[in-house]
Parts: sequence; C-alpha cells; structure tokens
Amino acid sequence: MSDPTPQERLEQLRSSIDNIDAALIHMLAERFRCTQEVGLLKAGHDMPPSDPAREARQTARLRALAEDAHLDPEFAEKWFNFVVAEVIQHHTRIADRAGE
Ligand SMILES: C=C(O[C@@H]1C=C(C(=O)O)C=C[C@H]1O)C(=O)O
Repeated sequence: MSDPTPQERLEQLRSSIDNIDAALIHMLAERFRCTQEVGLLKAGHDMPPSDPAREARQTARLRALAEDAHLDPEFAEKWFNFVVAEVIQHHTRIADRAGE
C-alpha cells in the first residue's frame, strides 16, 4: 500500500487524538467521582479539604513518571495543580454544606 497523503495522515492522527481526548475525559470524570467521595469522607470526619503533604508526594511521583514518559515535568505539575485546585474547591464546598 502507498503512503497516506498528508491530508490522510492528518485525518488518521486526528482520529487518534479524538480517542485520546475521550479517554482523558472519562478518566477525569472517574477521578472526580473518587475525589467527591474523599470530600464527603473528610467533611464527615473533621479532616481539612487539602492535604499539602499528599500533594507534594503526588507531585514528585508525577514529575518522575512524566520524565520517564518524555513528557515535560513542568507541564505535568501544572496539570496536577490545576486539577487539585478544583478538587479543593469542591471539598471546601462540601465541608461548608455539611457545616450549615
Ligand atoms: C483527594 C484528596 O484531597 C486533596 C486533593 C488531592 C488530589 O486531587 O490529588 C490531593 C490531596 C488533597 O489536597 C486527598 O486528600 O487524597
């Protein structure tokens, strides 16, 4: 078979990107389902919404994984911080509601 034209290759690559983006959305949804449950657990047992020590361990772990995977560790850390900021907002909201 002949090589794909640039347009065909672009379409092949975009099709893979579509699959990857869909997987990321599903994985994020699953992660937020877990963190919502963590938020309820914390609110019910007087635990603070954030855990900086856990975040530091996770940041180090993700940076190492990113390096192994040839992904920019700075980007991996930025992504993690972005997600955690949202999670902590959710936890704070859950705790406020539980305390009302
Ligand atoms: C989910 C938790 O709550 C917060 C959110 C984290 C995360 O999204 O990875 C990590 C630590 C906490 O600041 C947790 O304590 O495990």
